[in-house]
Amino acid sequence: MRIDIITIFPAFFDALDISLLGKARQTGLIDLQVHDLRDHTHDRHRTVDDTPYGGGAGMVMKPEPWGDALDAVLPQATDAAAGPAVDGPLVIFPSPAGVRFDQAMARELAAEEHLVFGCGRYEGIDQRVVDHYAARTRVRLVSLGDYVLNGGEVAVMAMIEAVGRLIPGVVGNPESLVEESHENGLLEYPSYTKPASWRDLEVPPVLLSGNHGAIAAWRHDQQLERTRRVRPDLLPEANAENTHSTRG
Ligand SMILES: NC(=O)c1ccno1
Repeated sequence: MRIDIITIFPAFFDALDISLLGKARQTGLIDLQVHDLRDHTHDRHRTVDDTPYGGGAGMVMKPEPWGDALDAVLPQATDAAAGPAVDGPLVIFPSPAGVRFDQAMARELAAEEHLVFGCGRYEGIDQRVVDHYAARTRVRLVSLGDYVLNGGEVAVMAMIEAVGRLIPGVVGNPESLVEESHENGLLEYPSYTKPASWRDLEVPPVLLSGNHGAIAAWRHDQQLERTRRVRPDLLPEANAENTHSTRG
């Protein structure tokens, strides 16, 4: 997979040189490039923002640097009349106004060949950038959750971590990806390791029993209990009820 990140804070992504993602970059599993938006400015101050039309607080990111930066990482525009390329790169702009990122989207993105992440700052990027590229390739605004960050960089780090670990070969043991929270729609069960007793707290005896059937059943029960307690909205019956209510 190829990943391009456009940002005014390239150093933010130095952490992608370490751990599993760093190894995936070294082995060529992931070709990840970070681009400084200011390299696509042409004035002495390397200006990337200006005051908003219509007034209001804050600054808006100018379209010209974004146009130059995105043109540099996207395939040359084909016939505009043909509409957005369905097999081209997917351009993602993190935004609180975007669709919610979740494990299903992480799996979807892990199947892409080329992702381009545009990190907005200030009050955001001039809307014409989104509109222009949506006519040329697939563009998606994606939100980590219902809160506001100072920019897209933290959201991109989280998405790249969630997506990168699903790419075959990145995580040593693919089995470890199976019984995780949200993989089967439930939260994961609690985990324990040696010692069997720690500060008068014991490992659940079933886990020491060697009875694999009983262990599997206990773990599933734990998933259900934890999901009911922490995230009842994830339970199938909650979704079935919602489906019914949305039909009116
Ligand atoms: N909630 C978000 O994903 C976000 C991205 C940028 N600011 O907030």
